[in-house]
Amino acid sequence: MTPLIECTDVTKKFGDFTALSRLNLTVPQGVVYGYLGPNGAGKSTTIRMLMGLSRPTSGRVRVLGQDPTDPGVRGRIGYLPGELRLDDRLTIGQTLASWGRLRGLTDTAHRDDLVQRFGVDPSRKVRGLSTGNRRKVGLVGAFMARPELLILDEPTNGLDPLMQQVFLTAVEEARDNGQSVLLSSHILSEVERVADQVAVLQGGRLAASGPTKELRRRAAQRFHIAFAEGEEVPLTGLAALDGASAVERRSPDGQEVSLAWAGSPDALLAFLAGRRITTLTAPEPDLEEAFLEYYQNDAPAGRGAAAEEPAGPVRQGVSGGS
Ligand SMILES: Nc1ncnc2c1ncn2[C@@H]1O[C@H](COP(=O)(O)OP(=O)(O)OP(=O)(O)O)[C@@H](O)[C@H]1O
Repeated sequence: MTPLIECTDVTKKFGDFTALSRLNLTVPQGVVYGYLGPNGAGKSTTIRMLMGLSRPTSGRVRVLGQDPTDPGVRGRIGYLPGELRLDDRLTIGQTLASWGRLRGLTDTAHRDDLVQRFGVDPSRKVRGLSTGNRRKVGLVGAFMARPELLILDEPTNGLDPLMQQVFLTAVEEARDNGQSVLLSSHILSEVERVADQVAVLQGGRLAASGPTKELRRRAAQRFHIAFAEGEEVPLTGLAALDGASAVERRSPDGQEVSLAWAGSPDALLAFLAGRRITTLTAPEPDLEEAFLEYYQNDAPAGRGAAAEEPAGPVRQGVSGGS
């Protein structure tokens, strides 16, 4: 089966600056694909090439089996750009109607259902809408024609938690309906619930890619441990554990410790057994911490080595040894 999205050795330069370096990315049919990376990693640059809005400096991009600049390809994709431009003179209803006409949308029941679920008011003028409300209009527009492929650039940006849930449900329904979705984000937890696969981009290079569960399993975690009053805080012992790094005290009384942990926490739990602990929490690590730290652990030479190795993505797939 032809992949819906295929980037082969794609490099994108802006003058002397390399925004993407030899990117290889394959999105098969029927999956939700999370495209993760911190600000400036190159996500929007990739997405604009997938939409045929810019061309790679070198390499090959195929979307729905075609060159994305071929006529007809764009009309088959539900696209939410990172920065959505709307005609301020129109109402939301007029905006959606004009997009519908462009796509030849005749069945408006799904659109009306989305309008209701995302809580947008069709009679409201686009002028003055908040970032989140603009995003919601864009999402209704992207989903309403049930396109075979959705490409969504930072879709949850500006959405409150309730709307994030509405959005994630819409993504799940789209997948159940056989549609495929690529969505970018800089927050792992936002895409984790829905993404079957993820790719993590850093500095224009692929740092990791593979099934979400597998990446999650291998990602570094952060633990906060609060030791009971009077209990000795075993800072040195914790730091000596294989898997621990960045061990530090984090409370004024010194009883609470924070550490980063790579791999299964079994050894940490065994070490803590028998000590008096009041709380043990694992906050959401940011992307840098979750993926780049383990990448650095994997490759002792660190990111510098990756920079000197321009022959391909830093790391393709996560299942090949640790
Ligand atoms: N037209 C352009 N001219 C010059 N540099 C650009 C251009 N577009 C993007 N860049 C640069 O390329 C890099 C990648 O940008 P991109 O917008 O793709 O990142 P991103 O991962 O989408 O980040 P964000 O989450 O901040 O949108 C950045 O350093 C950005 O400044």
